[in-house]
Amino acid sequence: MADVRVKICGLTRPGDMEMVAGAGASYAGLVFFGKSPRNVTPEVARDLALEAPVGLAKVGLMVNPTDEFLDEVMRLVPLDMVQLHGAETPERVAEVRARWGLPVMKAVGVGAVEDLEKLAVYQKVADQILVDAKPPKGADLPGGNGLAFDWKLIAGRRWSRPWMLAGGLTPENVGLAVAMTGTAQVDVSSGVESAPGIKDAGKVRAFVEAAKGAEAAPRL
Ligand SMILES: O=C(O)c1ccccc1NCC(=O)[C@H](O)[C@H](O)COP(=O)(O)O
Repeated sequence: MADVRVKICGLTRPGDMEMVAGAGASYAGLVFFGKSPRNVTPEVARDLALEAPVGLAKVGLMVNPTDEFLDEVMRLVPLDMVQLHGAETPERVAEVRARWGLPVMKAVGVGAVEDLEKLAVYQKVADQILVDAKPPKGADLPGGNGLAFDWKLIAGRRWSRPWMLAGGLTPENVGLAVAMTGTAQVDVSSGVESAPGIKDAGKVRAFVEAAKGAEAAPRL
């Protein structure tokens, strides 16, 4: 069995932190993006973060954040990691790491083999890489769209930094995703919701169980 670590992204409600930790998740994501159904204000995020049990890493997801917004979030919310999910350059990733002193996970959208070059660049500056599906053209959200990419594109590939697989994962397909890609970490949002922004405890439990129970494929 693969000892896969799970991130549940987009928590919005009191009790969500306890719920995902109880299910066995390692990371909980808080989304700071106005157009998202999972958006939380820094004040709400603070209340949620303060409920997190020890051992659950709180990840603050931002999209092209300004320095002022980062200052505000960092002042109010006790985060363990920043996730940058916009068009941040490698230089900006390095700057955020250095200036705010938290590990940074950079999301990279994958839709075709050319996109893999970006992973090689960002792995030099980020602490972790989120290998996510590329959003459809014109989408409102740069992530959290419930769409998968072709996992064959990354089967057998390895990077020098820890990385996480995301995009369209569900309790039903996460086992196959782990087996095909050999990933040690997975991230999910839409696939464990009963409605946009509302995490479903049964789906979260089923997802973590399926991820941790997956058979890792032999390294290709
Ligand atoms: O989830 C959002 O609403 C969101 C908004 C803006 C940028 C990124 C967003 N989510 C990123 C995540 O970390 C998701 O977990 C990841 O993209 C996978 O999402 P899903 O395909 O819905 O499982």
